[in-house]
Amino acid sequence: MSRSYETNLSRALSTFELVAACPGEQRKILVLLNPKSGPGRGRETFQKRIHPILSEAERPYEVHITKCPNYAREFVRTRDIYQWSGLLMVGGDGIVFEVVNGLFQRPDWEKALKELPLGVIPCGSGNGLAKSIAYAKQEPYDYNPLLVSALSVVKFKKAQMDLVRVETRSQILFSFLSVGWGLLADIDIESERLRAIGGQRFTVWTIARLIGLRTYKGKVSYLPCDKLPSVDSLGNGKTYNEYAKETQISHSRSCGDDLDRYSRISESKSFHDALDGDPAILDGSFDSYDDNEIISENITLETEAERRQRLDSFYSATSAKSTYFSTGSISSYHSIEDPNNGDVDPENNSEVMYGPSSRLPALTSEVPNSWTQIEGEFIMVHAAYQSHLGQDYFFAPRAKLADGIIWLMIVKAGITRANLLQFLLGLSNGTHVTRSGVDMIPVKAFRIEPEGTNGYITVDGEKVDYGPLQAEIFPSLASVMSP
Ligand SMILES: Nc1ncnc2c1ncn2[C@@H]1O[C@H](COP(=O)(O)OP(=O)(O)OP(=O)(O)O)[C@@H](O)[C@H]1O
Repeated sequence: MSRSYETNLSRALSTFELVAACPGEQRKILVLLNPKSGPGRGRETFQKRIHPILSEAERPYEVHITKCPNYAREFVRTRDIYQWSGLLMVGGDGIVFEVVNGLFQRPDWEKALKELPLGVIPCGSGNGLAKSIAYAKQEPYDYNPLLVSALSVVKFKKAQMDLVRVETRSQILFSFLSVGWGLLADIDIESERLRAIGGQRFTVWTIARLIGLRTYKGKVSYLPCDKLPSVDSLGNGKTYNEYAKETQISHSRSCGDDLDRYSRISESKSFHDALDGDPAILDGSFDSYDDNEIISENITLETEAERRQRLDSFYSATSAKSTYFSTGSISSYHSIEDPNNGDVDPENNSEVMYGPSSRLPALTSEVPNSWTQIEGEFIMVHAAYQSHLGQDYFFAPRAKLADGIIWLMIVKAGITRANLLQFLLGLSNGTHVTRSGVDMIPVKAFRIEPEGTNGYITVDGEKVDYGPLQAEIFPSLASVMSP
């Protein structure tokens, strides 16, 4: 992590040469950009910092700006995604979560996950995945997160990543980062009101919650890992296919079977509302937005379908127009879905989740005897499968992208405030795991059963129903763009 910026830049430049010398993949990368991520500077950041790099490296892309929550999810669920070579999210972990779950709403989820690597340009307030990918590849992320992440897109190597299937009373979800109950989940959700201050919101709210500490009653059960791989071999997890063969994992279509015992999942209206909206918006104009000066200009250009010659300069700050025409191949912008483009099936049931079948008992049944059960009062229970839950949250120091392990952290009530403070301070460098009163257990699956109705449970930082939840890991199910 101590490599210099110069070294990094020279590597970046040699990467460009490498890519230019080996044209390889000609399909565009799909860029889904959330203009509301973090402090809301995603468009500007992409234009000024990422576009020049992709352009210089001759990586063609096509940008679609998300218009509302669930836009990205519906987009990947309904479009012919194989016209693109990969899915790049510009935003935080929330937009990645949408895309991952949108892919699992497709009957061809397995092909989609296999063929399309996921990438992320960190513009959110958390950015746990971007940091975890960089950490796994020993890239100096903290010095220049955007450059490191852009290099992953330029290099376009595929690294496998575990996913976790999460089941609540009303939903099936696929998670790439974490499940939380208690202190950290509370901080994640309650600090939303401070979104404008970016990543600092977590620090501010952590202090607030430490003062007003809460405890939660309930039961936590888990299936421990049989044996923990040695530190050296942790990165060499089995592929999903090997794992599936061994454990006879089958494809599942989840909706209407187990979940029908619970409430129905409501379809998001907002996406359809957007599509049904003002025709002026449908034709790609951004007039309804206050903050789209940067992109609107380029949409006009894109609809002209011009082809322009390669730019001579790396980046001309005075020419916002020219920066959007990349080398030889065109990079383009779209505000919303073009109804004539793609294979959207309006009859498709958006409530259906596909994916590998669960190997766990029903959420309403007892857990098997081989599981460990703990009943009592907790400060927090938090499961993570990536090293970082945010740029400054080195939560699971031994986690690898694809090791087939869920790291389950349990902090029971009774921990002293001094220890809890040390725990929270240690989150930034990973020393929190050594605190007394803190258990970090490698598991394959777990179940959380909270008592009462007040509290938050999060999956990848997103709030889900407060109630029983169980989760299991599927090794190497997805792939990410890596440097
Ligand atoms: N145009 C939009 N307007 C409002 N919300 C949006 C829009 N596009 C996407 N969203 C929602 O914004 C949420 C947060 O996005 P994202 O994760 O990109 O940023 P963040 O929350 O700041 O970062 P992090 O998740 O890392 O904390 C997503 O869950 C998504 O549903």
